[in-house]
Amino acid sequence: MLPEDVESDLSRVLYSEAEIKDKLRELARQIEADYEGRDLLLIAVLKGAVMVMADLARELHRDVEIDFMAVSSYGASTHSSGVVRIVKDLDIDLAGRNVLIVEDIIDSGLTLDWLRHNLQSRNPASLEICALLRKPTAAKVDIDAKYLGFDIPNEFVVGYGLDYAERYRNLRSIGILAPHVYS
Ligand SMILES: O=P(O)(O)OC[C@H]1O[C@H](OP(=O)(O)OP(=O)(O)O)[C@H](O)[C@@H]1O
Ligand code: HPA
Ligand SMILES: [Mg+2]
Repeated sequence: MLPEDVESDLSRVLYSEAEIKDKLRELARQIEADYEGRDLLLIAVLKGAVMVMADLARELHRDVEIDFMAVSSYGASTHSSGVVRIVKDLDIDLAGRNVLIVEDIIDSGLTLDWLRHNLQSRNPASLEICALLRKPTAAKVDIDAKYLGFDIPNEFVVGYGLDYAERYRNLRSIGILAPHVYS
């Protein structure tokens, strides 16, 4: 159920709260199997990935460490500038660690392309990506995400952490933002 004051801002709902939860549970089972017997450090990119991080971490029936990094490339626009800026760096040293980047969306791929190179230079034992959403037809660079939730059409989506001008992040579902909101 969408809040009444948001309903007309979405042209359609793509994934409900229950569908998102089921998908994260499925990804968590794969991650548990792949990292059995190894330490695991989850790194989320603020702010969009907070919901995925909170829910995925709790779906994992094992001990993990978590850390956050804030990078920004979108601001109040619906298109990536490609310019990535570190707003907050990690607290934990990545050397020798099994690192899993947790992201909400791969759109152009520019954010994750930059992030993967940045984190790789800190010498982790392994580095993989988990992203809830991907827009295959929007890719400007190819991102190899080992754990992927849903492929979606090339439309601007909001909810479950994803914002437009900082709004809609707290929606429990994910929907396509109606063009009248931003045009
Ligand atoms: O694949 P890309 O085209 O680079 O887009 C994906 C990135 O854009 C969004 O972050 P944004 O920069 O809007 O910051 P936010 O997470 O604070 O909303 C999103 O959360 C991803 O991190
Ligand atoms: N919605 C919200 N934030 C985003 C998107 C999107 O479709 N793509 C990249 N950041
Ligand atoms: Mg954003």
